[in-house]
Amino acid sequence: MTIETVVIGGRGHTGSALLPLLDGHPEITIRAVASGTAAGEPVAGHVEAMRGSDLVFSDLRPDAVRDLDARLYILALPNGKAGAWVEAIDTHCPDAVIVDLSADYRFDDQWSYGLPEHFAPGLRGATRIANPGCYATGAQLALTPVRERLAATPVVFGVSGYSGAGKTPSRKNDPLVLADNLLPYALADHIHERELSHHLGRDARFMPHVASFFRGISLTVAVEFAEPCRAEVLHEQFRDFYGQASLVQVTASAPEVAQVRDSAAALVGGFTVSQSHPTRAAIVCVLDNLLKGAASQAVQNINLAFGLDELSGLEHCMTVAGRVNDE
Ligand SMILES: NC(=O)C1=CN([C@@H]2O[C@H](COP(=O)(O)OP(=O)(O)OC[C@H]3O[C@@H](n4cnc5c(N)ncnc54)[C@H](OP(=O)(O)O)[C@@H]3O)[C@@H](O)[C@H]2O)C=CC1
Ligand SMILES: CC(=O)N[C@@H](CCC(=O)OP(=O)(O)O)C(=O)O
Repeated sequence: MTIETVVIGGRGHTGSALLPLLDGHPEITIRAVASGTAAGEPVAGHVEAMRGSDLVFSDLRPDAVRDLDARLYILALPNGKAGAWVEAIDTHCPDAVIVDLSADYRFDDQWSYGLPEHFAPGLRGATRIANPGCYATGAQLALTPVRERLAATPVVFGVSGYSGAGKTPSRKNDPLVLADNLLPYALADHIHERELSHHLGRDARFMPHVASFFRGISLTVAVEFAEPCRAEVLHEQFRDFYGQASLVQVTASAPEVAQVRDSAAALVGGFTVSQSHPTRAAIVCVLDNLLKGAASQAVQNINLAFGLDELSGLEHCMTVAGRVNDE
């Protein structure tokens, strides 16, 4: 099986993380990579991990899909830009698979939501896949196993590396602004708060921040249970929940974002229960926003959509640094 693939928005941070994964995937052939501003330039000149590739960025418009004869389109465009491509693909090559990395279709029930650890059945054979947001991925990994026991709205405190803000210059990805600093932003009603609540199936609060490191996300989740709990019980419950999930590792100690840099795996752990209020607990999740939060999760979803082993093409980036002490 050769999956002829087109990447739209390949010059961006997520596109740049995705291209080497696709290039190394045993079943995928990259047919074209679209970039408006870098058209005509070699991909290898923008993506270090693609050195040796003879791919050149193309200036593609949506109606180009008529002649591309691709089986897979991956959209890595800013929010609000996927529609024209989806419309063209629906019209000219409706059988092709679309994986959209943006938020545009995450609330569309006609699309499969691409969090494989929770929604794999709907992803097998899917042709329209909405890849989750990076924060929303980690928050759901930390909350879904306990959502039935929550007695109050959970609160998620997140910190992202500045690659999360994309390449378009802003205060959120300006190293000078971020030096020795931490930027709180969108502390209510962030789209990931809505996405998390929608797919968790209950209300949740989310407060993002961006920091001066490039990649990675650390989430600390505060939960209130109906009944008192113990850290060891939580650990065991999460270990059982993710027992078959190769890319979600459960740790007793609090995982650290540096452990998952450049990894397709997420870590969930640090289960902490208040001594004075044993119905209160904290859970930590860390992941690489460009991999488990975007590109490698897209590859998991592509594998499921095409009936391949979910980890195909990801074997080389599944490890995490340091001890994962999962007794
Ligand atoms: N960064 C992250 O950690 C994550 C991002 N996402 C989502 O993935 C998508 C891509 O994010 P990211 O890679 O960070 O973004 P970047 O800003 O790094 O890249 C965006 C890409 O889209 C193209 N682009 C920019 N503006 C336009 C426009 N007006 N019309 C068409 N194309 C445009 C650019 O192409 P050109 O080369 O022509 O300039 C660029 O290649 C976004 O929807 C984002 O929300 C999802 C999960 C994690
Ligand atoms: C630091 C930073 O700006 N992060 C981005 C997360 C980007 C992302 O996950 O993409 P979606 O917008 O497609 O969900 C944000 O908060 O919007």
